[in-house]
Amino acid sequence: MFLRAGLAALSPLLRSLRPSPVAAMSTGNFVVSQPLNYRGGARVEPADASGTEKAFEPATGRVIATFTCSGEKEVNLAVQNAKAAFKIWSQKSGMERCRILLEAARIIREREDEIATMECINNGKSIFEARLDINISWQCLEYYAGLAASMAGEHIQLPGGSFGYTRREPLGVCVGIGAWNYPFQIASWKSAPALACGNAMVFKPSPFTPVSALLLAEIYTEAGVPPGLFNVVQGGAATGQFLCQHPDVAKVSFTGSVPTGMKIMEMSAKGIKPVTLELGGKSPLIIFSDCDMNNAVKGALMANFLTQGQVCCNGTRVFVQKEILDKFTEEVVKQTQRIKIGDPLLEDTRMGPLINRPHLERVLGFVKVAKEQGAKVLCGGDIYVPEDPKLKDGYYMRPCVLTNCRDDMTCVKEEIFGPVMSILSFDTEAEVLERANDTTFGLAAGVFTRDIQRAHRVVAELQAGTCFINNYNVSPVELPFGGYKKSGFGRENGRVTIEYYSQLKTVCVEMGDVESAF
Ligand SMILES: NC(=O)c1ccc[n+]([C@@H]2O[C@H](COP(=O)([O-])OP(=O)(O)OC[C@H]3O[C@@H](n4cnc5c(N)ncnc54)[C@H](O)[C@@H]3O)[C@@H](O)[C@H]2O)c1
Ligand SMILES: NCCCC=O
Repeated sequence: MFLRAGLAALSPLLRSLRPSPVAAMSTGNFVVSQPLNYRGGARVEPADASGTEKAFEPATGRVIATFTCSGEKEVNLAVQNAKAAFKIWSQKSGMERCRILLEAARIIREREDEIATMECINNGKSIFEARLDINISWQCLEYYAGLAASMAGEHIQLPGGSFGYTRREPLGVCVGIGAWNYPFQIASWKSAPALACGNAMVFKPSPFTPVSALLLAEIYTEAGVPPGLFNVVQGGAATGQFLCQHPDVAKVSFTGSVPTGMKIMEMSAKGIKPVTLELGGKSPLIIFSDCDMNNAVKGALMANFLTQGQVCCNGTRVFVQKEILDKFTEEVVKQTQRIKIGDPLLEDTRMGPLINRPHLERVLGFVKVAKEQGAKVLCGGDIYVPEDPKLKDGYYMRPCVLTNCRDDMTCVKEEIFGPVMSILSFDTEAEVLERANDTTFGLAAGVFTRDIQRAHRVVAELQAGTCFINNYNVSPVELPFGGYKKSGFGRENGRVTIEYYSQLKTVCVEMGDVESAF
């Protein structure tokens, strides 16, 4: 990838002759050797520092990058670059923005394998899943490219031939702050609607996964956005604070934990900045006895074990109706034990390492407490050491299924953010609804049943922003995604997200004389 810095300038013919960057990347050999900040259309070293961070390859435990966190000066430079680009970009028509976003989507699609490989190395998710993430990312750009040209206001007729109209206008410089579990996808989900609406963006990835947002920045430049329209600053909390407190920032879109989300909201409130908060969850998945058992089991695995269980909307509280509890549990355990753990770059791997050592220990700690509180481990929940010696220092664990769970246990109440499924049993619909909603989170929920009336009745009662019927964890970009309660507010994806990256101006036009009150 880092052969790539100057490639944007090469002709398409020369680009087609370059050696495949994917072939050169494999587990255990990748290091970052180029700057990880992006400003004014190029990679740069930050102008000042607020400490340094190391990024790891979770599969091997190797350091792949040591980088400088951006200080206040660098954040300011990035915002000023974005402001300058905003002046140009916001004057473009929707069709002009559409064409450039479509070109960016096309390049992502063309480089899907390379980006997925990078994501896999830095995040640890399997290459199989990383490809799906990148696929959803370019679809997101395509979707908002399609909306860019049709963004419009209204014309409202008033008495006496007077009229009013509304203009949908961009906000200005938007900040995106991302989590580490879907690094490229989060950057795409934030930047695509922001840019489609005519905004500029400064994006800060998680310091655990600093790498792939740079590819997105280079792709936007190659597609033709003005230099400075999409910038990347690296760093942790301090850099994030400089961004949120910057007076020229018009909006903050945040993906991360509830405690950080509260801080983001407090900082943004001081500048009366609108925020989008995509926060954590502890979502219920309800399996009724009349479900299609095969699909329900597959759904439970999809709800718990993608990206090593590090997914915000995971359905980790699996409520199973008593009549089918034993059969369902037996099948879930059987299929969980078959999940292939190992080198995430291998085609048949379905579970790679967790993001880092402290997080692995935290997740294992949840399993330990669950056992102390009376839960029974049916499988997994322990460290896994792959046979390949180069993976011996990676952060692997076996996916875990817990039973004998009660609603008051820590594993059932708190977000674990790892491959740990808690199975709970229930008797009636009314009972399970009350228990499913008994949480401060409200990100997602799911129900498996063949009874169509019950399915819709139940989702209408579930207090969650995204509900799945007879499936789980699919993310079509056409559908809005976001939380209820402490899981946040605002939405990503879908047409509605335009509302969160634009503002409405009302223009009142008098066609007659002023009727003065004085
Ligand atoms: N709802 C969603 O769409 C969604 C998606 C992915 C992850 N998540 C949630 O994210 C969490 C895991 O991600 P994480 O560990 O990266 O979360 P986190 O809250 O620790 O960090 C998220 C981002 O915020 C930055 N940050 C930390 N402190 C900050 C501060 N004081 N000011 C500004 N920025 C600050 C971090 O550097 C990082 O970029 C989980 O709770 C998960 O559920 C939610
Ligand atoms: N598929 C995207 C889910 C984001 C939550 O972590």
